[in-house]
Amino acid sequence: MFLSFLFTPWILLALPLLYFGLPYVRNWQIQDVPGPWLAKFTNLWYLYEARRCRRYLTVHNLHEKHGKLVRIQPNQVSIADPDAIPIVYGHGTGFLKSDYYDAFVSIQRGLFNTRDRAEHTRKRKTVSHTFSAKSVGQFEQYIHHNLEQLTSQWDSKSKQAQQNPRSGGYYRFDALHWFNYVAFDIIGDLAFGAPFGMLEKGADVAEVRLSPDAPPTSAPAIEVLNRRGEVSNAIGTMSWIKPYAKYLPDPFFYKGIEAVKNLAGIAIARVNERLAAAERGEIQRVDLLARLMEGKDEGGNQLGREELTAEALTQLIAGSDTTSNTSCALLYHCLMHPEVVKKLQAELDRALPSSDVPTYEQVKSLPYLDMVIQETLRIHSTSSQGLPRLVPPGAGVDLAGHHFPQGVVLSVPAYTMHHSKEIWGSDADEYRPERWEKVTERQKQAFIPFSYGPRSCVGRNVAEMELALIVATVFRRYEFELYQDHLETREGFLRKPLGLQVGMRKRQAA
Ligand code: HEM
Repeated sequence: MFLSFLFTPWILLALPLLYFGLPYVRNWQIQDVPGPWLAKFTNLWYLYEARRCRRYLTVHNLHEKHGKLVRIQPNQVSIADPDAIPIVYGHGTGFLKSDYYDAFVSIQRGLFNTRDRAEHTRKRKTVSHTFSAKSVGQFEQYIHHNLEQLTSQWDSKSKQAQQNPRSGGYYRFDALHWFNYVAFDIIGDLAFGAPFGMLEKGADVAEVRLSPDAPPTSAPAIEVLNRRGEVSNAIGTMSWIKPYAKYLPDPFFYKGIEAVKNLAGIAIARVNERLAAAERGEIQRVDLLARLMEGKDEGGNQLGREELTAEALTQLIAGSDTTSNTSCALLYHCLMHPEVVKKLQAELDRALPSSDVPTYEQVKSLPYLDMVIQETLRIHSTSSQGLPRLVPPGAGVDLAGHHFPQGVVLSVPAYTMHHSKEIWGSDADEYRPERWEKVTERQKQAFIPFSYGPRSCVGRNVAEMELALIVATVFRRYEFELYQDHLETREGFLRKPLGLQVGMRKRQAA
């Protein structure tokens, strides 16, 4: 009977009904949560939004329309409420990362994409002391060295422009490229033992090996990372499609999958070189890779080669364009507000006797510099989307006046938290570093640029040091003209600026 049904035309009607109906019925306890009609039945709506690379904005607009709760997948609800943050992301609440993160696995699971609690605790213990405020001081020398390389390049470009009567004294360029070069070279230096050489070449290029013994080729690392972030972010909405995504007739997918391979190849090439040099006894560095190589879990076990490569790759991915995108957005917002640049430069001129790359000690407690960075992290929100977490087995959870049973995925959208007028006031969409002179408890609670709890950014201390040093160096030594009045962005896992056309010259005072 059943078999004969399978071979009738009715099956054509029954299959879509089952495919779209089952997720709806299975998640009946959230069917009253408002949201796009399609999102109740299928992940295809969310996949489409991720493919358009502006999902955070769609979700933000939906919150403006519907309020705190929006259903964005048959089993996922976005909650725009700061009270949900400690529950969804906090210690001891039992929420784990959802299957969205399976799309980001390459080589093997790393600190960022492992979903198992015990596995995460083991990995995090191995690296967390390396990132403590005390230990990251050891990394400053590598940041410093790369910033010196940046200033040497910018000085010579500024000189060229001054000798060219048609340039108006400013060197015209896309500042995003250079923020990318500096951030990649710094993380290359920290995570793999040597910079990629992008600052030196003024170009996006890195060595790739698809396996430890394969011949070396080269690839544009920044472009590869961007593609990889976008494709993984899209596949994460329906992670079961991962093995088939390369067959989809959209270059976004097959080029993205190629990028995932190339990115892993960059890590393989660099870790390879470093291990070989270590075997020859040539390494005397105190960088992240050295710390990863020494790191031991509770059982005293060190990371094997493959896990070491996966963790170095994790650091490269997590610690490169996060910083460069934020630096680029910071330059844009400051240049849109000349009064901010004036105040920042006055503070830097008072604190720094010369325009050489400063030490972290000299800049880490400058109040206005800090406010400018905080305000950029808020307004730009490089991690803009809600990071998805699973309601743990048990009785479920009550949030924002609704009950959510086990197995439902919840996320708190960072961009929406950072732009809420209810929390930040009517000027929430304006760039105003002075708001950080006095922040309320609710604002502090809603500010989550590095996320919150056990899965929050392990590299936050490195990021804060890097940002302070980059911003202090750039504004103390150079002045800029802005040639655009809007910062276009595109979202992969991160919200990335697409370019920043500026004119740059060395300051007279420098
Ligand atoms: C402005 C710079 C940065 C921002 C805004 C940022 C933001 C974040 C956020 C929001 C997460 C949570 C991701 C999730 O749960 O899906 C995260 C995790 C992480 N970040 Fe950062 N990050 C920055 C810089 C860095 C740097 C410089 C490093 C390393 C050198 C780093 C390493 C990591 C790692 C390894 C994780 C995964 C941690 C875990 O799951 O235990 N990040 N970061």
